[in-house]
Amino acid sequence: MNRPPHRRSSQSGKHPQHKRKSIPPNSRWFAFRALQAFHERQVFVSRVLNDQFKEERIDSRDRKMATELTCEAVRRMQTLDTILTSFVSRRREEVEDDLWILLQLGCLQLVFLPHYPSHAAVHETVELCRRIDRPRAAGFLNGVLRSIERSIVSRKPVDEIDLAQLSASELPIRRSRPDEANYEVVKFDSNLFWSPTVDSLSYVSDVGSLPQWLIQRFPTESDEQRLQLALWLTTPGRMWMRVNPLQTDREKTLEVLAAAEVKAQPGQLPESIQIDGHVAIIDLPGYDEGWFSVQDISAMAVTDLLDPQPGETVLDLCAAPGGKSTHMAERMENRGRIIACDTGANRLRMINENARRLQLTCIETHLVNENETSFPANAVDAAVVDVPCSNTGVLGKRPEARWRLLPGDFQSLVPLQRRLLTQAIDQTKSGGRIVYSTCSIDPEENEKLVQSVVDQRDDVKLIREQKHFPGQPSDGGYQALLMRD
Ligand SMILES: C[S@@+](CC[C@H](N)C(=O)[O-])C[C@H]1O[C@@H](n2cnc3c(N)ncnc32)[C@H](O)[C@@H]1O
Repeated sequence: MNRPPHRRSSQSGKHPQHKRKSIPPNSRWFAFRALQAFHERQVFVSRVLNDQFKEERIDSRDRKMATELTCEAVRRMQTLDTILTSFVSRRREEVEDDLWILLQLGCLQLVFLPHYPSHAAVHETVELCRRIDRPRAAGFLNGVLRSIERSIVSRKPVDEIDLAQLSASELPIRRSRPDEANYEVVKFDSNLFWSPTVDSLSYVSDVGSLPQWLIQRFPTESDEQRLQLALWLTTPGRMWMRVNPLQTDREKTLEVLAAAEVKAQPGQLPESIQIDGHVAIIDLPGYDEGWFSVQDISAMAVTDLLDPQPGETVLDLCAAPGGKSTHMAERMENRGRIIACDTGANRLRMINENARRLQLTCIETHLVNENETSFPANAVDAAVVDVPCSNTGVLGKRPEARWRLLPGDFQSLVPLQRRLLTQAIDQTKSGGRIVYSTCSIDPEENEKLVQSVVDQRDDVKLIREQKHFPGQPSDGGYQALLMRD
């Protein structure tokens, strides 16, 4: 058998509100509820989790596990459905949506999260059947999950992955902890996927849990690279922190992290710190005092490339929630003016909150409308235009993004990006710098777009481009530095 006879459709339909049973809520229950809400409301995973954490009392350990289970289940949905299809004899349409979510959760733990004991993964998931008033489905769930558990023949840690050496019964999983090998290859006792040598695109799509059309857009040169990129995008990647030099320094922040038993090391930029694993930074001493922020190293590269100077006036055209604006204000020693514009009123408020915490006063926020042509400033010294994009460089961090993006989205994104870049150039004075930035790896949103704008104008030059390939060392993205003549 090369692959299962049919693909499962995505989750749909209404979920009844379940009455609470007397079993105390735990992280698996929270994850189940979050996944239910995610499929029902079609909103961001972080939003359903935050809503739930606000509604229910949940300790930090359960919160961490519920977050991990929910994000992983959404990100790995296609792989989970592919595996389940082989073990469930009923057609997907014949299995209630809630039971399918429980199957996904159980399968996720058994296959991808071996740090949860398999007996607990099966037992606790089956218990949830009773909690949602489906006690008669317990046997069915137990049977499916036990056969998945039995079908796992081996788990092999490897540092390099070779597509030609993999088979249709093998699932490569990217591991991102520094004390682990880069990958683990899980071998099943039968072929659950397409053969990687016969149809590598389908294999990569199933094991990397990504739509085929999206993989076909990857700027990769070989099937091997495609697989590596797809697997990298199944992990959230390493966490990075940015130190606020106006409130503290990197040494002190590293001491705070060491005291909290968080392994961390200085990054290449003087304000950057790389964290091993993940840490709830809001719980760290110094957070309320504005000592640091979470920001990926490839996002920090935007401000580094623009190199804003104290006293300058800088326009941040797509500013919310303020990652680049606050970084620029720190680099400018809080002297000068940052004009932070955005179309999202709520998101604009987040800039003010961030600036307040970081004790930065040189940022002015401005709500603009989508067809804005006049901005609160012109002839600025420098401008950042960090446009809305496909997010293809950060799919690991945004669990739902891969399922939300549609091939046609590029047709609306690219003209908007072009317009925003043009506006940023128009607002910048002669000799001024402009940085165009995305968290995409798609050439249409990146180098092709910038080149076509530069080709059409004789008042701007392309000075430098920076491409960040996902995993090297962190999030994917693109920046171009332009200079106005
Ligand atoms: C990639 S995010 C910006 C992230 C931000 N620069 C940071 O570092 O935190 C893109 C932003 O563009 C905003 N946006 C979308 N259309 C816009 C427009 N026409 N004018 C200005 N901002 C827009 C969105 O609301 C969103 O906040």
